[in-house]
Amino acid sequence: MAAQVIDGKAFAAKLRERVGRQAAQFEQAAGRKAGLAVVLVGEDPASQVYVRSKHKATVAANMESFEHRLPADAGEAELLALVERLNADPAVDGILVQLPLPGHLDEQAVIAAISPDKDVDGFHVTNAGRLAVGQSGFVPCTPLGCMMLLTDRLGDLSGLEAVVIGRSNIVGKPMAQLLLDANATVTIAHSRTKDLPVVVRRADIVVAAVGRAEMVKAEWLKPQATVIDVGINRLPAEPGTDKGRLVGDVDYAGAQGVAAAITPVPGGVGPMTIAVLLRNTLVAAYRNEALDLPEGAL
Ligand SMILES: Nc1nc(=O)c2c([nH]1)NC[C@@H]1CN(c3ccc(C(=O)N[C@@H](CCC(=O)O)C(=O)O)cc3)C=[N+]21
Repeated sequence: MAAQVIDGKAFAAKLRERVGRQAAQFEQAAGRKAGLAVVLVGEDPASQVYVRSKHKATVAANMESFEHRLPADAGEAELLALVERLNADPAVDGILVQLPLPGHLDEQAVIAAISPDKDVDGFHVTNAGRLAVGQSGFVPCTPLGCMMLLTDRLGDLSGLEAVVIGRSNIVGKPMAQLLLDANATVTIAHSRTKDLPVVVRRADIVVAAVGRAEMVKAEWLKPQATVIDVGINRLPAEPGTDKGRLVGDVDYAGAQGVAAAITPVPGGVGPMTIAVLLRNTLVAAYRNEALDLPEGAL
């Protein structure tokens, strides 16, 4: 039987709609809209596409979007000064500096400059630390979106075997912590893991976040596993076409014959990332105004 497709795009649309309604309530209560500032340095085409779709989604969810573009050769002092201004601006609830930054800029220094209470990406060490010790803070959007899909599908994750492939600060590590908080038994695997197929084979839940096209094979999966594919890889263009296909980190076609459920690429985890960003921004806005979040989980 073919695996069920986990429709992240539809789930994300519902979440954005809910956030939009609650953002309208926020505006009523606070007398202003919740605001998200996005900073883009340079002209990377993929980053420009992401920033544009974040802007559209923000406005559609009844929030204010502030876009700041700096030239590719902007200095670190200039970028840090902008972040400081946004930290101090009461109309800005969330700040996102689009990554990757051009090579001459120190990403860690820039993330460290963002006020942890406006760090809706959840990348600041303060928020990483809060997640690690179980305090409330901002959780990175992609892993939080993955958790929403998993709990929607499986309910209680207690005692399930979860294998996270990838150990980045942005996805792998926070993903593992969220699964652990949900009482899963968690293994973090990575490029140096010995016998990766055997490790993956014990997983009831596989989260693939390595950034290697179709690396996880169908034969590695435990029958009826739930597979969350975080990878977004563009294959080389076929002759006569200008763009290659987007694929995940999992051999999707093969996995469909083994897994119980799997997220597609595109249309799986990607859309959740932006929806959770809006959710985090609204949470930041309520906190910044010291207002209670309305009933009904976001
Ligand atoms: N500070 C920062 N925060 C980020 O959250 C951040 C970032 N920098 N830099 C780049 C990555 C990437 N990212 C994605 C968001 C949405 C989709 C998404 O919606 N993808 C769609 C469309 C894919 C397509 O057609 O290109 C999908 O998977 O269906 C993908 C990737 C956020 N990022």
